[in-house]
Amino acid sequence: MIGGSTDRQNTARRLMTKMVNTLTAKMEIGSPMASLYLLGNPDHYTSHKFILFYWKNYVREARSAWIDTENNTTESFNTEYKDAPDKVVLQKYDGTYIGISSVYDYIYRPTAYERMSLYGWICKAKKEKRSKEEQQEFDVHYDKDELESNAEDDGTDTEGEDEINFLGGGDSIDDDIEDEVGHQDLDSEDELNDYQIMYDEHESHEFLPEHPQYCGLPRCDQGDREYYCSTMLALFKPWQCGKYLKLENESWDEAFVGYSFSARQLELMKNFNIKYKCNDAQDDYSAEMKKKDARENIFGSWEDIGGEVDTNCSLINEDIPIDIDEDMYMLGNPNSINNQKLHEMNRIENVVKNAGWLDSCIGNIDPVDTSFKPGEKQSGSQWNVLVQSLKKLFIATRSKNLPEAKAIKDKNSTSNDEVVVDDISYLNKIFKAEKEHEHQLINTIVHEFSLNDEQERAFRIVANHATMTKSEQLKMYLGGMGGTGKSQVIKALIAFFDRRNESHRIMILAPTGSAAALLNGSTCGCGPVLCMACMSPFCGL
Ligand SMILES: Nc1ncnc2c1ncn2[C@@H]1O[C@H](COP(=O)(O)OP(=O)(O)OP(=O)(O)O)[C@@H](O)[C@H]1O
Repeated sequence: MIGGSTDRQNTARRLMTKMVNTLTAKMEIGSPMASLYLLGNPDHYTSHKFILFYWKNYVREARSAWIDTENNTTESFNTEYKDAPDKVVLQKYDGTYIGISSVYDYIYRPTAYERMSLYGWICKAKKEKRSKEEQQEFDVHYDKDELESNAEDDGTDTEGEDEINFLGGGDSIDDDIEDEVGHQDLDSEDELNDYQIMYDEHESHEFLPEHPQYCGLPRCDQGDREYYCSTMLALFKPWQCGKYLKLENESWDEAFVGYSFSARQLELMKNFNIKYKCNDAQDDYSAEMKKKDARENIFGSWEDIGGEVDTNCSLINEDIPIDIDEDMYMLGNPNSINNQKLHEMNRIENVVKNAGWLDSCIGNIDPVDTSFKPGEKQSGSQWNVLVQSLKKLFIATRSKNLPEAKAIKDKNSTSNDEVVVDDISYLNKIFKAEKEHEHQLINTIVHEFSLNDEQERAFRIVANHATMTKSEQLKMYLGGMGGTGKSQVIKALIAFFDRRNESHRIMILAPTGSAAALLNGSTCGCGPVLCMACMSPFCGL
C-alpha cells in the first residue's frame, strides 16, 4: 500500500492515523503524569537541549560556490550535488511563490553576526513567528518599495541590505502562511548574547529535509577527505558564501589544514568521531566472536548475529557504504549467519522441550471439539435465553444449601414485630464450630500456614462464620501495610474452603491483573455480579 498509488497511500495513512488515535485514546495516564501535564511541567528532565541540524544543505550551498570553477571536483560531489537538491519551503509573497531555505538565514545574517560560525549560529538561532502587532509595526518600519529597491541592488554591503536579506525575502508574507519568518534586528554587540536566534522546535519541521542526517557527519579518517574538510570548514569557519572558505587555488584539505580552529572546535571535531569509534569497536568485537566460534555457546552467538550493522538506522552514515558480505546471509551456505541462527533456534527449542515447557497441560483439559454440531437448530437469541435460564437454575441449585440463603429464607419468615438478635459469636476467640471436624480443620490450617496472632484472628472470623448455618452476611475489611501478611490469610482461607469442597464460596478479586494473578484470582471488573451469585463470604470486600 505504501508503494502504491497516491489514493492507496492516502488510504493507508488514514488507516494508520485512525489506529494510532484509537490506541492513544485507550492509553491510561497515571495520576503523577496527569498532574504534571495539568501543572504544565515537563514529563521528563534533561541536562542538555539538542537541536536538530541538517548540515548537508549548508555544505552543499558552500561547495556550490565552487561548482563551476572547481575542475577537479570529485565524482561523489557531483553525484551528491545533482541527486540531492536543496529543500526549500514555499511561501507566497505578493502573489508569487518563493522558496526559502534555512541556509539563507545563516548566509544573510546581520552584520553583527558575520564572524559567527555556522555551529555557533545553529546553537543560538531561534525562529519565531511574529505576532500580528509586531508584523504591522514591522511593515510600517520597512516599507515595501524600499525592500524591493534594495532587493534588486546586488552591490555594496550596506546595513539596509543586511536587514532586508535577513528577512529571507518576505517581510509581508500572507498571514495565513504557516511559517512566517520573524527576526529581530540587532545593532549593538551587547545584544549579541541576549539575542536568541534559535529554531523553534515546533516549527522547524517545516524546514527539515526528509532524511535526517544530523549524526552522519563525514569521518575524519575514512571516505572523501575533501568532503570532510569542506564540511568542517563550513561548520566552524564563518562564511556568507562558499568562496570565503578557501582560496581559488587551494584544495579543501589545504584550507582545512591552514585554518586555525579554536581549542573548543578541535574538541568538537574529535567528539564527532566518537560514534564511528564505537562502531569500529563493535565490529572488532563481532570479528573476535566469530573467531571464537561462538556456535559452541548457546547464547553467545545470538549477540554476534548482525553485529556488522548498527540497528540504529538513523545514526548510520548513509554516505559510507556498509560492507555486508551477502554470502553470510545465504541459507545455502552452512556457515551463513542465517544457518547459524537456524541452528541456534533448534538448539534452544530442544532445551525448552527437554525442560518440559512444551508438555501438554497437566490438568487434562478436554480438547475442544471443533466439528461439534448442535442436535437441534435454534437462533442465536434462543440459545442465549436457554443458556441464561440454565445458568440461573445452576446457581439456584448450588446456593440452595448455603447458610446465607437459609438465613435469608428464615428471616423472611419472621414477622415485623419480632426482634432478632444476630449471632455474632463467631467473632469471639473461644468460638468453637458446631462440628468437631470443622473446628479441627480450622486449627490445622492455622498451624499449617503458621499464622501469627493477627492473621489467625482474621482467618478465624471468616472461617468460623463459614461454619455457621444461620448468620448475617459478613462484611469485613482486612487492612495492613505492604508485606504484613494479608495475602497469607487469603491463602489460608482458599485452602480452608478447598478442603471443605466449597471452593465456589470464595472468589478472589484484585484491582489489577498482576495482583489478581498472585492469588490466582480475577480482576474486580468481573466481580460484583458473580460475587453475589456465588454467595461468597467475601461479597462485601
Ligand atoms: N505467618 C507467616 N509465616 C511465614 N511467612 C509469612 C507469614 N505471613 C506472611 N508471610 C510471608 O511474608 C511475605 C509477605 O506476605 P504477604 O504477601 O501475605 O503480605 P501482604 O500484606 O499481602 O503484602 P502486600 O500488601 O505487599 O501484597 C510473603 O513472602 C509471605 O509468605
